[in-house]
Amino acid sequence: MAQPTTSPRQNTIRRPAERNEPRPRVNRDGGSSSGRFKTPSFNWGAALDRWLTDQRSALTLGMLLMGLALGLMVAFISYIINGPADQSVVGAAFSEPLAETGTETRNWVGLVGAYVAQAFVFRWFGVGALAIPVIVFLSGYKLTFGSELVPLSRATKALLFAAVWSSLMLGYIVLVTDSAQTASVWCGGIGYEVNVALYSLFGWGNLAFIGFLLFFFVVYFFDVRNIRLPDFSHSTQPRAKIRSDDPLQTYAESELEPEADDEIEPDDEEEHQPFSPQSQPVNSFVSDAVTPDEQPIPATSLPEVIAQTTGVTLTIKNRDTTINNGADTEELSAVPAPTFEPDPFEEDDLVATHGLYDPTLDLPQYQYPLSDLLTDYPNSRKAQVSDDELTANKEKIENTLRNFGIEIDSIQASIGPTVTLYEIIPAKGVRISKIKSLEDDIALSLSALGIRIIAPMPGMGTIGIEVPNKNREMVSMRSVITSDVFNNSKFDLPIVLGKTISNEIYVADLAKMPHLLMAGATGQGKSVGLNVLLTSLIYKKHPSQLKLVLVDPKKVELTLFNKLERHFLAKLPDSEEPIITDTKKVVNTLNSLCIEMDNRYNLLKDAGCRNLKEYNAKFVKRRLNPEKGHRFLPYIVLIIDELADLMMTAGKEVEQPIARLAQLARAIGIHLVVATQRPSVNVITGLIKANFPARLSFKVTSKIDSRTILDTGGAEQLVGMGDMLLSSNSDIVRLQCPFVDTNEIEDICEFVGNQRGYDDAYALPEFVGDDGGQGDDKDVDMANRDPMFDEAARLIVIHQQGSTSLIQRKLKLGYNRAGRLVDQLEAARIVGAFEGSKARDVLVQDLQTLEDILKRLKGE
Ligand SMILES: Nc1ncnc2c1ncn2[C@@H]1O[C@H](COP(=O)(O)OP(=O)(O)OP(=O)(O)O)[C@@H](O)[C@H]1O
Repeated sequence: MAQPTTSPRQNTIRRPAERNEPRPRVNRDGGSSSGRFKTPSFNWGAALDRWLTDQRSALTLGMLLMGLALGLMVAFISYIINGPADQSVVGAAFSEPLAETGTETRNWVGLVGAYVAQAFVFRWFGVGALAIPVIVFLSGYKLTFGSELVPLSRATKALLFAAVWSSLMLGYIVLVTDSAQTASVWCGGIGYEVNVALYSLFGWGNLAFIGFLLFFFVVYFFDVRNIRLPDFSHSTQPRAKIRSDDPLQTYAESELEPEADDEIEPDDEEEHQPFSPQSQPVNSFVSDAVTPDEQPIPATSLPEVIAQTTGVTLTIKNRDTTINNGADTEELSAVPAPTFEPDPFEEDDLVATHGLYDPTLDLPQYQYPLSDLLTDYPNSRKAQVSDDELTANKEKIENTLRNFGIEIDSIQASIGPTVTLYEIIPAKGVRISKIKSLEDDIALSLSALGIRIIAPMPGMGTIGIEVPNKNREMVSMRSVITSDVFNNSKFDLPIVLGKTISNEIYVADLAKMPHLLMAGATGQGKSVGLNVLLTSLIYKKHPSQLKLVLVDPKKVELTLFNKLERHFLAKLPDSEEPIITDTKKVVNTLNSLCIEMDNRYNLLKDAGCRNLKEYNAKFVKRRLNPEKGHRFLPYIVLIIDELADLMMTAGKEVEQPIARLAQLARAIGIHLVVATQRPSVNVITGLIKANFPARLSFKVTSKIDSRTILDTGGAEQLVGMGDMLLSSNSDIVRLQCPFVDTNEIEDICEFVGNQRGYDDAYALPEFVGDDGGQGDDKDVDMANRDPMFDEAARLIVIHQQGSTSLIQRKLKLGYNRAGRLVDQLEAARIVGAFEGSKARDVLVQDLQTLEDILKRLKGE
């Protein structure tokens, strides 16, 4: 729902102190890093975070831990073998000279090894202590290589349990066999002492206790919920058998071999697949056999999927929830989802074994940018409107209206960051249409720049007059990024657009907008607005969840974001630069996004999902098989800074893919933000406009421009510097855009860019444009060959020269016709593909072969 632009009606002037000022959230534990606040004292946690984020420190620490693990393992094994001999040496370590005791120790890692091993092995866990170096090694591996050999947290839990449990079990055996003198090194102090204590209480019952402990662990660790007894009934229904030792066992096999019982065993081997960035954890999913993909999926065609998704967005539009502030709204649809229920045992088994799929593990150490990268403008929150100013404006409004014969009942002011809204209730009998018709005269009489009259206020029966404040408040990016509204927002793509007239922080969901058109004359805050939008997304999203395609024909506005290449940016496979500035590349990129869209629709169709959210949720629950091409789909946000340039140089070539994406891409997580300085009808064409329901306008130069972008006047009355109007679902809200400086953007990009990223930018699908040759084949209609085709072919073969100009000259044809003929010759494989300035290869060597080809073509 759009933000209220009014406050409760009273004939009063509200002071800033009464306003609902948002308070910054102080979050010291870093649960959401975007909410962290700089404290005056040195922040050790943040310093450590930063140190660890530095790839060099992670690598050093990782190698150190792996070395340490190796040392510990050698020391422990050596202690288990030579332990008794070393016990007295360790005991004497601090009473005798170190040099002497050191030479006497038998441990392979010397006195230190003996000392540490004595603690871990002899005093605590016995042989179970061997689990400790394994944990240390796995942690070191993760830090060094940025991926997990096995899921670290689960492995740590299992290994710690194994250490304690084996100590208890062996302790029991040592106790009952009375072999403490010789074998206590096996169980360690913990296992032995606990058993001694429990034995006095339970006697043989100890074993039951230890057994129960194991049962308890297995139930919780593997999420076992029931124990199935063998089914002795003569059911003909075969059951799937999933075995840990044969992960590739197929459904088909299990159907051929009906099993009487279900064996659901965790498959630990599957966990050994390293998880490399941008790769999918193929082995952590079941094979074709046990994937739900084998379940019958109701046939859903691509148009149906699109129709269903269109249903989703239409519902949102009508529900007036495109823009929302604070409350999260679910995407709902009246269209029933195709049913797709996999076998719950398989799903449970996979999730129990591997946990839910976590895309952020692509870059497990990624740190969200901290709020202290943003500048704190201490004065930015101060109220800027004095009592005198308020009273003077109020009187001026009353007098002006009276001059036009309009009496008013009450007037109420709400002070916003840039303008103050005076809300007027006209006296009985005054028709609002009269005020509306006098709009320009009233504005003139009030003689202030940037007055906007809203008559009537939507849904209110009052009239709003917005008067700019003499001293405006600057809304800093930091103040909005640290606000609760933004931090607690559960939106998919939250963007903080600024402050409303009633000083509320306005957060919208780009995913629900679902695309945004931005306009504004030069110097009115468009670039800052785009930076604000990008900053919001970067503060809230992990690189695995969001990819940005940045198009910057002006070549200077978005260059700072270059540093995010290996984290957030997406580009065509063959392009060097992640930020697209060249028009030809823009066309290719837009078409590539259309291919990505089609690919994503196919994946959704295959998975039986209606939109990206459902699809990713299913993937996270490991119900989609990566071996069948399924992958976690990040949101893609395409930003075009300056559409006018592109429309002038490429026209339809950019208009069509933009319109296509805008029409269809919302459901598959591709969202467009298109900005322009020139909101004229030849830039913002009807086709583009119709597909961008959410539009944002900074100050424009004329009422016509305002109408082009917002369908109504008003944007020409704005006061600049980030003062803007947001139109969505025919609601118009005036907002003050936050300010973020290029230095701040630079710091944020540096902070993110210095962290370990993917190997390369996110690769968009390849698109072969007109000059690539392949695209031309499609357009060549061989059934309608040029009447001169045969002649041209003979000419080419006789001269063994594949050139258009040869055909032009010899056959006396125009360039276009000769070009078409060459295209047809290429399609018939008589000449080769276009190779720039070189003549094309002639693929047919003699006339006889050519005549055969011509005959064949005629026979078709
Ligand atoms: N939200 C804001 N708060 C305060 N000042 C702002 C804000 N937005 C912009 N400004 C001021 O306006 C100047 C111009 O802004 P910006 O560069 O975003 O304009 P622009 O519309 O992108 O211009 P162009 O199209 O020529 O690039 C900024 O340098 C800044 O001083």
